[in-house]
Amino acid sequence: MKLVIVKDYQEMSRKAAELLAQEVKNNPQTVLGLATGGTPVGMYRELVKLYQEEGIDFSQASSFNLDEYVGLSSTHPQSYRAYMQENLFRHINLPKDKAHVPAGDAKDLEKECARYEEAIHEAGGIDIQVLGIGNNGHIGFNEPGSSAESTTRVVQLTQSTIEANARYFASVEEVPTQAVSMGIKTILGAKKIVLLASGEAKAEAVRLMLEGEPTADVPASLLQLHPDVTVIVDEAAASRLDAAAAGSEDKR
Ligand SMILES: O=P(O)(O)OC[C@H]1O[C@](O)(CO)[C@@H](O)[C@@H]1O
Repeated sequence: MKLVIVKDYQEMSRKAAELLAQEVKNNPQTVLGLATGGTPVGMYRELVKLYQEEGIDFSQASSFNLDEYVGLSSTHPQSYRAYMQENLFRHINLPKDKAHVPAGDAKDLEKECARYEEAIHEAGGIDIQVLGIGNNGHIGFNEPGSSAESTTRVVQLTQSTIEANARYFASVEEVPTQAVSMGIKTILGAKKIVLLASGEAKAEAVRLMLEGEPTADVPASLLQLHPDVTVIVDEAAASRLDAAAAGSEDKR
């Protein structure tokens, strides 16, 4: 995995946006894999800036989001569809029908999961997948214990994830307890992966991801099985890494 340690959140966001923009410039039909949560908000802000200032053209691109809460409609303000609309989609010229987010309010969720996998396949697979990381090492909503063979499915959120995400809701009781999430196998199927982490709270998960054995107990560590992963972390998130002592960028 390629590790890039940057100073702070701002630099992480800019670097990640530049990577995505470059990908779209190189291949206008890029299939983007997108993530939500607090971490990529700055990256989307920078990407919108690049779109406005440099005219990055998304008109032939498409996107697939990692996950969506079960039970929230696309118009619910805390749905990941609404998040994407607010932070990215409404600002750029990505065609609406090519911006995919799983439907967490589908009547038949199993069918929705199969449809979503099929849609990724039909698009030719994901070219570049953006990921955040949970404090417990989750990626997407693949909580500890998720199999390396898992595909898009309904997952149960752990109490720690529910509590971590309660900051976006009026109360912890309002946080959905389930989500539709791409699986580990779906994520590892992307041609390239970029994982972002910022802040001291992520330092232990980042350490286990990069320096621990690959194990389903820390889903992000399974990214070690992928040939093209770039991890962009700020100094606080890198603070528990052996590599951080060396102080810069390294390849492992
Ligand atoms: O970026 P945040 O808000 O710390 O969240 C980290 C991870 O948690 C999730 O938001 C899900 O709980 C993921 O989408 C994200 O990768």
